[in-house]
Amino acid sequence: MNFASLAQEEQTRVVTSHQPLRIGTRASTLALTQTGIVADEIRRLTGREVEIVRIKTDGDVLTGSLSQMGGTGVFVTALRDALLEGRCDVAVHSLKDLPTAAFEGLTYVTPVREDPRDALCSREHLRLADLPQGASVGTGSPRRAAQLLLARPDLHVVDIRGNVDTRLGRIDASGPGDLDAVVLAAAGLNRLGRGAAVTELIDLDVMAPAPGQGALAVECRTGDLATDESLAAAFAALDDPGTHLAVTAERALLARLEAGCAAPVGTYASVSDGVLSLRAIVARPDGSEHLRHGGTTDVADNDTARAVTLGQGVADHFLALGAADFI
Ligand SMILES: NCc1[nH]cc(CCC(=O)O)c1CC(=O)O
Repeated sequence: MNFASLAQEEQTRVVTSHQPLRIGTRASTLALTQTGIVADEIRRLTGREVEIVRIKTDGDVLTGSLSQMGGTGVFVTALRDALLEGRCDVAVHSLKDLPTAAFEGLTYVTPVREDPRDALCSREHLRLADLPQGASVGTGSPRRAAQLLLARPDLHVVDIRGNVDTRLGRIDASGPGDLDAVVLAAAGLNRLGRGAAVTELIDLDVMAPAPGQGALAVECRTGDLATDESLAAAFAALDDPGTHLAVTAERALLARLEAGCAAPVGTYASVSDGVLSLRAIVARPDGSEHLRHGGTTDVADNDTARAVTLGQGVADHFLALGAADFI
């Protein structure tokens, strides 16, 4: 469908009615939990009724290894289609699953970020440094695999995927329990109330997270922000400027490297006292080579141009050193 005609249709709909806001989400437990948190906020901020619309994505249907699935946006495309086709008014994504390319006709805000770190969940409640020699650690992420092997070259990294419970089952008597440990995003575990499974929140310098990890993107049709006042006000209130600047820098780095969410690129940015700082690592998935770099810049709220410049600058440093080879 052509967006211009869609925007027009939406305009009439919004002006003539105050139907419930329909919030689209994947149907996984994590996605439903995240969406529930955002839906409560939007209900509170707008005083409007909110309806949750479940949408199946390729990431939920296909069963291959995530890193083999190729193509960015397996979790996101169907949700964006639903927004553009008017089947929902708002979509909630894990920001790290969102492709970096700008998407015409849609815009998103970023609520305050959860813990960005990766979490080690070990069967024997051990930390990374204390796992036995040659221990098996499950992850489907080349980024996590590379950094695990950098910290512990002796580990046996096993490619796994599935939802949080499936992955935790790999270290638990309630599941196959065949691995010594798995690595998951702390944010997902915390949101699901599974923080007790974490045996170590891995230091950001040991395991740099995926760009956007721990942050949510709450997305809507750009045109609706001009026509729907209560939606616009809710979006403005939901956005956390520090989170927005940080993830903008991280995503600019990823975009410049032309890497996707499955690439062995870790980065973390944050704002403190008006200074945005970012550090990053690019590694071969087997941990045999890696590069680290970072930078800082002064920023004001909403100064996304500077955030982009910072991320791109760090990426250019990597590219000058031949990082394209790793990705
Ligand atoms: N790629 C799947 C995915 N997308 C977002 C999260 C966790 C929540 C987050 O990072 O915000 C996860 C699971 C994981 O990596 O353990």
